[in-house]
Amino acid sequence: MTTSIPEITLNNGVRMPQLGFGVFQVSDDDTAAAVSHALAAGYRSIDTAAIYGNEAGTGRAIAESGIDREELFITSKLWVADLGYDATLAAFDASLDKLGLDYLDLYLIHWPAPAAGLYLESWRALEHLLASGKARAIGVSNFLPEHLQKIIDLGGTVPAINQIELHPALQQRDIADFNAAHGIATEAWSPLAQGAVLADPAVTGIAARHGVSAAQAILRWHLQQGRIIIPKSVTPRRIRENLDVFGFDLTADELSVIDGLERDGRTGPHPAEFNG
Ligand SMILES: NC(=O)C1=CN([C@@H]2O[C@H](COP(=O)(O)OP(=O)(O)OC[C@H]3O[C@@H](n4cnc5c(N)ncnc54)[C@H](OP(=O)(O)O)[C@@H]3O)[C@@H](O)[C@H]2O)C=CC1
Ligand SMILES: O=C(O)C(=O)[C@@H](O)[C@H](O)C(=O)CO
Repeated sequence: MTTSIPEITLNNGVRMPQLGFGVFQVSDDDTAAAVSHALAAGYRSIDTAAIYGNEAGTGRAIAESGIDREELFITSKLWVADLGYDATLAAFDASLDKLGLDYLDLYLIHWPAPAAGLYLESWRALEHLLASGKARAIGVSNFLPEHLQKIIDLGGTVPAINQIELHPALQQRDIADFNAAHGIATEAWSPLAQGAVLADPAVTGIAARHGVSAAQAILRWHLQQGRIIIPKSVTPRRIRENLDVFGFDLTADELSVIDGLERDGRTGPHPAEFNG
């Protein structure tokens, strides 16, 4: 298995593995086991969030791995209940404590929650965390171009990342194009659409031609378009399988076939409407 994971250089020069490991909907204890499997398999980037309730389990697996901190890339996210300048700083410290770390590689505002009108205040708090060195990079998640533009208009730090729902059934080309035009890396959450696209005959046909699984074919589709991806699994075989995606290339035609699976197939809330 090839486990050399390419890196993406973010807009502040920090380098991030293009493929990481997500832990949404995993209990704290199961997260510790899954992250341990992932680190042993070769993952070095872990995506958690305060709302997942598993930062402590993530931290235990990190501590027990014995892997040098500088080799790891740890992301967590600010939940909507903690938007606002002071609340953001307190929530960041709480996440750091649970993870047992003294800095994060990436800290994201989880949702813009536009009704609260507080994400610009939180962005200023993230800029403070960046300047203090407690976060190596800062970004956002689930931000639409209108929300990103408001941050850009502040004239300070441009988000390094916008982590958005993105998979064959919901490709969000308008947001990815806006991100790219402003030097913001696009990170795909639910890159496997939580399994919803794995049985599609177009995907299974492409996978069979390459002797790989449907999940591997979809992850390859993401990687060849330069996106950062964070597939989740609690199944050791799948954890290893999802990392084994660097030994084959999809053709341009195969990429187009998967592009053709767009169906506005959102699995999560719409960012314009979600306020926590
Ligand atoms: N910023 C945000 O708002 C959000 C961020 N995220 C982040 O993105 C990560 C990934 O998204 P997530 O929603 O978890 O969904 P994914 O698209 O990663 O899909 C996970 C599902 O696919 C299954 N699966 C994983 N690998 C395989 C495989 N090789 N073959 C077959 N099935 C497989 C898993 O099963 P099993 O575990 O049983 O093996 C699980 O049911 C999250 O864990 C989280 O870190 C997710 C949602 C929102
Ligand atoms: O998984 C995430 O990161 C999310 O933001 C959401 O899925 C969130 O946790 C949620 O459940 C929204 O209804």
